[in-house]
Amino acid sequence: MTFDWEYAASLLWYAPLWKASLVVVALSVLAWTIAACLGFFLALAKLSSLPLLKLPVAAYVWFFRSLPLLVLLIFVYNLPLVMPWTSDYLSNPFVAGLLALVLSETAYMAEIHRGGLLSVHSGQREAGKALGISYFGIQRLIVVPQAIRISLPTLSNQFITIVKLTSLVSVISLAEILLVGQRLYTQNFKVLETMLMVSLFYVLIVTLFDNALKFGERHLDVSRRKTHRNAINSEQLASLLVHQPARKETGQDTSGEEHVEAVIEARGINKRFGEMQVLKDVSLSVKRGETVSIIGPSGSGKTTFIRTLNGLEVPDSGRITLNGEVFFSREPNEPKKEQRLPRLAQVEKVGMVFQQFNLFPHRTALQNVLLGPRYHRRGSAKQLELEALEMLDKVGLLVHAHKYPHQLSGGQQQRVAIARALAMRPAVMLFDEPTSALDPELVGEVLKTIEDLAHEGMTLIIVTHEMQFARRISDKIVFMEAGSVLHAASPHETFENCNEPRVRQFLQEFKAHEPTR
Ligand SMILES: Nc1ncnc2c1ncn2[C@@H]1O[C@H](COP(=O)(O)OP(=O)(O)OP(=O)(O)O)[C@@H](O)[C@H]1O
Repeated sequence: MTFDWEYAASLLWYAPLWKASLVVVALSVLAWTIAACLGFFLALAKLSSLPLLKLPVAAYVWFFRSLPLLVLLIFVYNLPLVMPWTSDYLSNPFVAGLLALVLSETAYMAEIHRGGLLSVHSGQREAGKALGISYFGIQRLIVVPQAIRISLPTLSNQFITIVKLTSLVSVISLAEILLVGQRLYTQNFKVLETMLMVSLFYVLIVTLFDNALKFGERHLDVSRRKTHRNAINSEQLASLLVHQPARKETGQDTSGEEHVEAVIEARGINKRFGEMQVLKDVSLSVKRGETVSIIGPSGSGKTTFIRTLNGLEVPDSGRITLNGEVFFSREPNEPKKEQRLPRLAQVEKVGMVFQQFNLFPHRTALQNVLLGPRYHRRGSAKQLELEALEMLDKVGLLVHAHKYPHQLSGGQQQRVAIARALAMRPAVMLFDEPTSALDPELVGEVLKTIEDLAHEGMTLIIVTHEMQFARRISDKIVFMEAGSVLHAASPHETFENCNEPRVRQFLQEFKAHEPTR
């Protein structure tokens, strides 16, 4: 018996095979799209801290991943036997096949999305929170685009798996490629020739969609992007700004707040992580235009303290006011049942610059700066863009406006992060060790930017290990140790005249190592 090449080639023009290919494509695309969407919501639910959400999802994923698709297909197709009202839909093999595929694939997709969501660094969510963006806004604008980009290769791979799994739907008599082939070879016994062409049709579909999805992956991969748009220069920006209406200073002084001396005031802040009391009755008052540096040994609670000032950490007790308005308040013995989070509208007024920059990697420098003001609808699109460019100009990065974070140096990234916080027009700027993650040669440019802000009269609270810098620009130095404020005084009193032996010892140890900046 010889291989019948002529018969095999004739199947290329065999209309039922092309029709069956369309069925496979429709079934795969629908199953993949529906399962990818449902799986995303299941992944969010599984990552939630609410047992009522995560436990049923965990059970669903466990059950449908354990069940062979073939068993599920037969079960769904025969469901009308016990539930006759389903026969209107499930007696159609396409609908029954689609339902079985969606039920099974959603469980896999949920796990793929969960992996993608988990791989988005927590600093990304914190940067969104610090801009006063709501939970859903953070998901939509920051987490989901990054998670999808991470999980897209696995999602694409799952599409290929689905295309191949559609061949199982032949057991419920859906005229897909395999069933058409089977019908042919049971009549002519040319099994190998028919199966060769059946394989060819599958390979064709997979190749087509694989390339389309790879194109999508490449499109979403910002690391491959080049900066095509020309950046404008400072002169061009100045001429554009001339025609702009006067800016509304949203975060800073608002009418009626002139009398408030302290921009931000914290009283009796306590915070515990498990058994460890990290903040012990910490108080700090910062006046408008003041620069306060918080120094102290590692682990003394400096970062935790400034994170309470913009709601990234919720204190166990204490009171924080911002421009005279209560931002957070809880009495020491108040039960913790009720979750008391600072209001987003107030968080907006506190700018935060993180040690690790936390720029959004899928957005250009300009888009990073624009995100907060755009989200809060602080003006028209054109006006906001000009203001964002102005902020980038202020930190010396106007020419880099259309670059992605990975195309910038560490120092430049940190300056974009400063511009991003400034674009919200905050009443106070918090800096959490802004130069600790930088190479020594890049530290100077960031310190210079902060120093310029101090000279302009911006209210600043800086956690830093840069002693010379703190001494030069601060109005007040706060020394923290073991969760308490041990000393708070002017730089002169702190560096020249301090009576506190622990502070003197700490500064002496630093003097021996710190470079002059
Ligand atoms: N989320 C957390 N869960 C548990 N413990 C934490 C958490 N965050 C901080 N801590 C602990 O709280 C203490 C204070 O940490 P914090 O980061 O505020 O100190 P720091 O003074 O800023 O230190 P460094 O100068 O090294 O950054 C440390 O012992 C730290 O391990």
